[in-house]
Amino acid sequence: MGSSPHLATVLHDIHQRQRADGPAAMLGIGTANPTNCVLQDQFADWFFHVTKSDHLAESTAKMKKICERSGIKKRYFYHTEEIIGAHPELIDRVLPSLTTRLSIIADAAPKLAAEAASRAIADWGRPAADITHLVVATNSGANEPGADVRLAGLLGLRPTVRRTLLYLHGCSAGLAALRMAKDIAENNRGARVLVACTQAKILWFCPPNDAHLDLMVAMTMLADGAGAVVVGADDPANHIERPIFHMVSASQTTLPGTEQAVVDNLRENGLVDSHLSVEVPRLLRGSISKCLADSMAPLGLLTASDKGWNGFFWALHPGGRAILDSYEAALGLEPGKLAASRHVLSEYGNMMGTAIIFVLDEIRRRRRRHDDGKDCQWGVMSGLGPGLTIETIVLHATGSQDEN
Ligand SMILES: CC(=O)CC(=O)SCCNC(=O)CCNC(=O)[C@H](O)C(C)(C)COP(=O)(O)OP(=O)(O)OC[C@H]1O[C@@H](n2cnc3c(N)ncnc32)[C@H](O)[C@@H]1OP(=O)(O)O
Repeated sequence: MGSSPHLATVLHDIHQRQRADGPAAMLGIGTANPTNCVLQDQFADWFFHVTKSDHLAESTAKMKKICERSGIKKRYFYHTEEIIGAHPELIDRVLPSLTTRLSIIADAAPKLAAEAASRAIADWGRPAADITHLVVATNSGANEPGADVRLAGLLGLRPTVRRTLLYLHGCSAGLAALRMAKDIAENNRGARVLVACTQAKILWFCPPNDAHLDLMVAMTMLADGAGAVVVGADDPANHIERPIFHMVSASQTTLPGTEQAVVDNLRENGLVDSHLSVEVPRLLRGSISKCLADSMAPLGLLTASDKGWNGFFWALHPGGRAILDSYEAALGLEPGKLAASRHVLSEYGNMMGTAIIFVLDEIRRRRRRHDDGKDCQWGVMSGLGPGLTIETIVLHATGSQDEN
């Protein structure tokens, strides 16, 4: 063919034919939790008991106070008292325990992801074999072949499914995986991308340490769960698929100078060489408005909204009560705008990257019940992770699912 001007046209045509016509949309959502449920008002007693630290009355009282103000009612964990009791290295700060931690979840994490994914696929309405791409986000492994291969096998996906595995993206893992799925779906005509996110708190589990209060705060918030979403770009001829939320744009901002604010280092004793700065809610309050405005500027949606930020529905990662309070205060959001995120925080805790998928499911449920949010078609999905990184995806809720 040579390098004739004709070549540019040929390349352009091939490129156009490969791309989807419409924007990516979420076509099915599913969630799952492990069975061990611990009520938040019993958590401090449970935690100090299983870590053989009952004698630390002052620390127990402090943790109880934080639990009371956490906005959390209950959480689900892969680990149980029996599992912790069988592995003393989990409550010893010096002994290596990474292999133990990873082996506890090696099987459980892909199985729970498969449970959530099966629900998402059933919700989507097409066979699992129609999935063309798989994006798995997890902190539950450090191996290849990893959780993506295992999940593909459990679901009976095609051997040609194109897999991507994201490790250790913290609480922004779900948003990062959905951002990738959007790009894949829009750039590969006919692609149907399964996003599966499964995160495990056992990596952080550690005995109380007054000198490391941030880890104790993490103990009071983090929880386990799996979420899955099927993503594909519009195919108007397809009458089985019903878009739930279109993903209109996606962006990521790393706040300058915040590299040490949320740190997760995988070490021989797990992720307990980590840091969660007490400053995170304040850092978020100071930056979120400009960050979101910059992300939305090219779309012109904020300037067109006569209710400002209250003209949108909100899907925020429930990173902690103070995190949601910070979004609310900085953006001047009306009470009730974060109801779905607060509900997920209350019923499940901070399931890290997985939690955002629960929030999306809850928003859909509320819109179906005509509870709230139906006046807003445009929405903002946002979450933060190590970096400090703010991931944002602008959503549009379609009408068809609302009528179900
Ligand atoms: C992991 C990822 O990738 C991304 C994430 O989602 S990161 C997680 C983001 N979440 C957070 O940063 C937690 C946000 N914080 C909160 O929600 C609330 O502070 C809370 C529910 C933990 C406690 O709320 P509260 O009891 O009303 O008040 P608050 O004063 O903030 O905290 C109580 C105590 O805990 C301490 N504390 C709170 N956060 C802390 C932290 N990160 N590190 C150390 N200490 C902390 C406070 O200093 C305070 O201690 P004193 O009693 O000695 O003064």
